[in-house]
Amino acid sequence: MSDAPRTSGTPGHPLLSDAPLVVAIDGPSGSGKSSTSRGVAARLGLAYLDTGAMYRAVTWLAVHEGVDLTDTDAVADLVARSQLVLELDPAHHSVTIDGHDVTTAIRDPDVSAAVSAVATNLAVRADLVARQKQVIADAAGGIVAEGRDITTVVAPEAPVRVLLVADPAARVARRHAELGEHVDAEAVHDQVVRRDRDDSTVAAFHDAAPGVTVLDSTELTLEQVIDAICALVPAAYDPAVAR
Ligand SMILES: Nc1ncnc2c1ncn2[C@@H]1O[C@H](COP(=O)(O)OP(=O)(O)O)[C@@H](O)[C@H]1O
Ligand SMILES: Nc1ccn([C@H]2C[C@H](O)[C@@H](COP(=O)(O)OP(=O)(O)O)O2)c(=O)n1
Repeated sequence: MSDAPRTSGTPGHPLLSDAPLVVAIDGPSGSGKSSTSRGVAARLGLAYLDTGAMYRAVTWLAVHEGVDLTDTDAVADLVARSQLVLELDPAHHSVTIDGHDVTTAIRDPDVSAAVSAVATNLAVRADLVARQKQVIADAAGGIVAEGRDITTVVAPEAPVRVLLVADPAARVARRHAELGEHVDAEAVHDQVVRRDRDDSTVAAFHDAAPGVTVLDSTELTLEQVIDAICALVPAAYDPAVAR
């Protein structure tokens, strides 16, 4: 299917798309997906979907409920029954699961250490991918969605698809600066390098699929990365014109 935006139907503006803009961003840990996606969404007036936060929230729930993460059926059952609510405003992002506000708790090191065990559960992935597709379909004003399989599985027809990469050393250094220098270097390495290795067994986020733009953020500031992604938005979607 064509990557081109639909440009048929806006009355009085025949060259403008009548479909909401979807920006899909994938990449390894620490490449800057979350900060960049929030920045792009804020600048373009779009909603923001952090799919990693969904995998983290269901992991938090499984740990909270004492479910054995290696029991794939039990974890998938728990996830299927869970009520997951994400606030999609890039300036006020929050995550609630079964009534628990887990916005902060899902960033805890124990969740980061455990999340790959849940994210590699194929039944959990099918469940969360379906929910993510629904969120994107419901985003009437457009959305930026980020994760590991957005450009390939969740929103392969998005008009803007980016694989954000950065050198492993830069990604580990960024994560270390974010977590604090008191955090053990080995723990940071585990959160970035080991987790990427485990995650890449179920999602292809190291190589760009055809039509996906690779953007290397190693030598770029956050603002420069946001500028580069906004520059990829087809003119038919230019929010300054289309809204
Ligand atoms: N282009 C950049 N240059 C320097 N630091 C960055 C850049 N992009 C993001 N960061 C920082 O790196 C850390 C990881 O970014 P984050 O957006 O959480 O990455 P990801 O979602 O890919 O894991 C954060 O502290 C963020 O502020
Ligand atoms: N679409 C996605 C998003 C995240 N995941 C997995 C991979 C990660 O280990 C966890 C958490 O993702 P998150 O984007 O929060 O990870 P970072 O800490 O930002 O690197 O979820 C996934 O498998 N598919």
